[in-house]
Amino acid sequence: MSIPAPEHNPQLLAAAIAPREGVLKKILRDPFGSGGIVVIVVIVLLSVFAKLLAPFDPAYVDIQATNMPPFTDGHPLGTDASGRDVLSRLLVAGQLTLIGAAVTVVISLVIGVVTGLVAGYFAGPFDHAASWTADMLMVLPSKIVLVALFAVIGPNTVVTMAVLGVMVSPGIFRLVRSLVIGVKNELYVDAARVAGLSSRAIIGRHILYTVRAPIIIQAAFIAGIAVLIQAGLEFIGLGDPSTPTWGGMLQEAFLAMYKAPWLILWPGLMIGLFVSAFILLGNAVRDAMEDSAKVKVPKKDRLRTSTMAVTVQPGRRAANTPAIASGSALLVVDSLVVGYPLPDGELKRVVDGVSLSVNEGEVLGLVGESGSGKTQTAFAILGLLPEEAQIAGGALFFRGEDLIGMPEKARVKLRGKSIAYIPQEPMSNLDPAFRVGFQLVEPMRAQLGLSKSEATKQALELLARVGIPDPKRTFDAYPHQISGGMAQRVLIAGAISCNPDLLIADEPTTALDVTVQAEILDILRGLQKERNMAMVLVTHNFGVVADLCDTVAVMQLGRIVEQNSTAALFAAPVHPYTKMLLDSTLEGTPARAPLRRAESPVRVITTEDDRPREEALNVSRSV
Ligand SMILES: Nc1ncnc2c1ncn2[C@@H]1O[C@H](COP(=O)(O)OP(=O)(O)OP(=O)(O)O)[C@@H](O)[C@H]1O
Repeated sequence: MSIPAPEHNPQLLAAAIAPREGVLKKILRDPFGSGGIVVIVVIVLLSVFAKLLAPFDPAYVDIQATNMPPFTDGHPLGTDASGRDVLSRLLVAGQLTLIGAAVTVVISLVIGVVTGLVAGYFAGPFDHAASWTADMLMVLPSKIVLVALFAVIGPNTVVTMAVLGVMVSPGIFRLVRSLVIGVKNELYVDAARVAGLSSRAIIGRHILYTVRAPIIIQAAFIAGIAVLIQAGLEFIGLGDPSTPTWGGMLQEAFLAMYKAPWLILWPGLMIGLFVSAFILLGNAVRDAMEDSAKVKVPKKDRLRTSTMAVTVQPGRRAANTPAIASGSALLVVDSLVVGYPLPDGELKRVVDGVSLSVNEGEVLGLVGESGSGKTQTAFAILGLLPEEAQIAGGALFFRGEDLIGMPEKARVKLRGKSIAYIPQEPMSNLDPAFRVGFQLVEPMRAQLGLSKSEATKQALELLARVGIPDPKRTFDAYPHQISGGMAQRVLIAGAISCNPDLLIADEPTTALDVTVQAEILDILRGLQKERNMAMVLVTHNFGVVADLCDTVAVMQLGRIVEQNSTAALFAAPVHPYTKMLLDSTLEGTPARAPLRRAESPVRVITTEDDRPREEALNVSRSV
């Protein structure tokens, strides 16, 4: 492998080595972030100094003064059913909650991060064993395990929360493992290897640094969840009765709800505030880190960076983003399993352990014969699987965010805006009851908040961009009044209308005749380059792959049997199934029009970036 030294550019260099300061500043500037920090700091200080601040002994019982309302007889928050001071108990209860949350976070991070880094980086038997153990832990219902634990060890909050840490560590393990798989083949990691750094140093410096942001965010969420679970256990009577706890106070307040309803307010407020503060802080940290991860490169330099010479090694991802600006992959599919339940209760696995990653601006071809699971993989990424389908294993991450665990609302937003889709059957994807224009304008108004006239203007421009000769006429037409080729152009215009980062095109030319196919592929190629969009192109046509894709994954019976850069796969296919598919493509059908056109000397290699693709074309012709 050779990694040519990039030309020195003072501005790029400055951007790359600029100190990554300002994350804390950004968090503090975000009202939710600063609010979250203030709430957490105040609660921590109140809990740490609880003994000093508490106006009464929290255990002192005064049966003459039960269920007193706030501000009575020197009790700022009143007294409980045993006449104990509520404020004093509330302050002291915070200590155990903090300790419990800290234990859960530390244990889950230590286990999840260490195993995730090792499994993701080294793969092999450790990865198999760790993934299997994580799957086993994930299927255990954590709350039931904790209740059962109580029967064995009795009320011991620290041990209970440590066990919770073990139970949630598979979530961190999966996240870290997927992120590591996404970055471990980046060119800067290769460069570190070439420079002689040990694996430990590479993991500790390069990889951990890249994956730290999602880990910090996840830790904040785990702290919030730990507080909730601890309070829930205490509420059902599984807390330590010798110490005041927020969940225990909630339970006592619940029993006295009709006599002293205000008692519910205080522990409820503390739990709610603490959990919300962690979640808001987690979101603010994510926003701040995403922001600061973007290296600001002057516009005029962006073109130069993207055309920096990169030699693609067989088996490596053809990365066309510069190392200094790249982080983890845009899309990571990790050991995905999709199945359909059969009448005998078994699961028919139609996607069986698929792992992929797509970088920003990268085009991945997903190839395989009919029924191999390409569309099901694409649908799982899009969150469009039919109801009866089950995601039986694995994980999906888009920009480091867990797609499977994401609330449907967030998923829908993402799907409309950041991940777009072009389907196989253009006609059946346009509603016959509405004009084409309406179907383009409505999503743009909803997603981009444009006015009707602005959206109409943009829709007409997009129709022109996708090669529709009379955009106004098509805009006003009903779907039955346009051809299949036109309909596919309309769908492409719709898919790119919100400037997606990732476009999933599922056999976008299958339903079209050969001449239109070539034009549609030209449009897709042009748009991808213009916008530096990442693409997952589902196809069974290797000609299309050679023409458009940087990398290829070959699927057979729900599994990926071979994955490589396009150039390497065409030059030396390894798996017999890939060879068979390649042979049948080249023997069976005439080459597609762009391939034939590319044989003429008209096409000129303009950038280093085009090389792998051009090589692939040449190879495909020569095979
Ligand atoms: N709703 C469903 N219930 C049961 N099995 C299904 C369902 N939908 C798809 N499958 C099965 O999933 C498998 C994979 O289908 P998928 O559509 O992903 O294949 P594909 O590789 O995209 O093929 P094609 O190129 O024909 O679209 C097939 O065996 C199919 O029968």
